[in-house]
Amino acid sequence: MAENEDLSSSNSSSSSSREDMHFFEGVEKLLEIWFAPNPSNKNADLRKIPRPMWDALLKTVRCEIISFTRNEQIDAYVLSESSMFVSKRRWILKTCGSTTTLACLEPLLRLASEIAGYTELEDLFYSRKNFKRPELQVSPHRGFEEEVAFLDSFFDDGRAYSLGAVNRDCWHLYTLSRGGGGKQLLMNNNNNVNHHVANGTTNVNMNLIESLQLPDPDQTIEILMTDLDPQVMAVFTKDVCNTGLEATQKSGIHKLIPGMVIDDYLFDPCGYSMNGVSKSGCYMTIHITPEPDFSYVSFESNVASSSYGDLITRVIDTFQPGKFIVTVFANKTSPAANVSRELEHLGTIAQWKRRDIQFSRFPTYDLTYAQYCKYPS
Ligand SMILES: C[S@+](CC[C@H](N)C(=O)[O-])C[C@H]1O[C@@H](n2cnc3c(N)ncnc32)[C@H](O)[C@@H]1O
Repeated sequence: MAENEDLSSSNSSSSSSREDMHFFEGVEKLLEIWFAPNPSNKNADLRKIPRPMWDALLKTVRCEIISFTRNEQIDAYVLSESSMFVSKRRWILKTCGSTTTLACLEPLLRLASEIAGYTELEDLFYSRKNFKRPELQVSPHRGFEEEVAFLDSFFDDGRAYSLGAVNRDCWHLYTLSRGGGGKQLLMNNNNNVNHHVANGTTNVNMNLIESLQLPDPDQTIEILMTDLDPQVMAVFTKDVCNTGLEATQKSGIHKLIPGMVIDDYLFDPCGYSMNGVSKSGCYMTIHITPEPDFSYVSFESNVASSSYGDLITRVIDTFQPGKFIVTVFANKTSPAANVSRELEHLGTIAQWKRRDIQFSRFPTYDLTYAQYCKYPS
């Protein structure tokens, strides 16, 4: 499939007339990798990878670390272009602009094996919204086809999907969705059975130890917003705020998910990034490109919930987008396992009307994609 992206803004005559105009691609490329537990190395841990090695890896992506926070569960890095989160066996890299996210795949797999002690991937998710100006991206990100071919050169079982209207707002996903890992539950309590048979009592120890592989609960919600209210966006400029903290509090970002320790950064003259981490290992991350001609805000979290309606409402009330995409991934053991039904019933959220909804079932995750526009628009 050819890269349609935002066709209205990618034709060559309009792009050449805009060559000199300031532009920043807020839309991120998001790569999430789960490594399979290593039975011969219980101490395997991605957080063993030292800082200079992350610095070198991020050079291949064309970004750098500008701030860092950690707790017992997760290391969270704010980058010059978005964020990186490192947990024991999950790694997340989210980068915007013209960064080359996938260029770090080979060095990452090498560091995971040589330093962290992981040799096998359990799952991989690479996703992004359509770019506003795809012609400004560099290889291997010059189109979803090129990204898929690049990933296919690493994996022989990857699958690529495009959800939404591919000639308008849409969202691309490449995944392995292999599953596995998690806790092994031994179901042996009821399997020592006394069988009473007609010719006497035979104590048959059936010794059936069934083992059932259940994954650890996991879920991710992303809300990708465009055409934002300029008055709200002004908060994320140095004209209005001096620091990240001031912008976090003035905008109400600190109230979106309670209990998060926030690491925030306000760029000069504008732009904002934050990571939040909780003691339980949850994260949230928000990135803001406030320039009126190409405003963009992304919100992402793995906070568990059986209902995301209130969180979505708080996020869109805070940022006032003209349009937004919401995606929810949830595996079978997640409290969010039935969120697809909730989103199906959310035809309107306050002043936002749903234009698209799609459901996908993968071997280990269910995915819901929905797109909303403010009305009247
Ligand atoms: C890195 S931030 C957040 C990016 C994020 N992916 C988003 O959601 O838009 C990007 C915003 O910061 C501004 N900015 C200012 N200085 C920057 C820098 N040195 N690197 C990247 N962005 C910078 C950009 O113009 C843009 O408005």
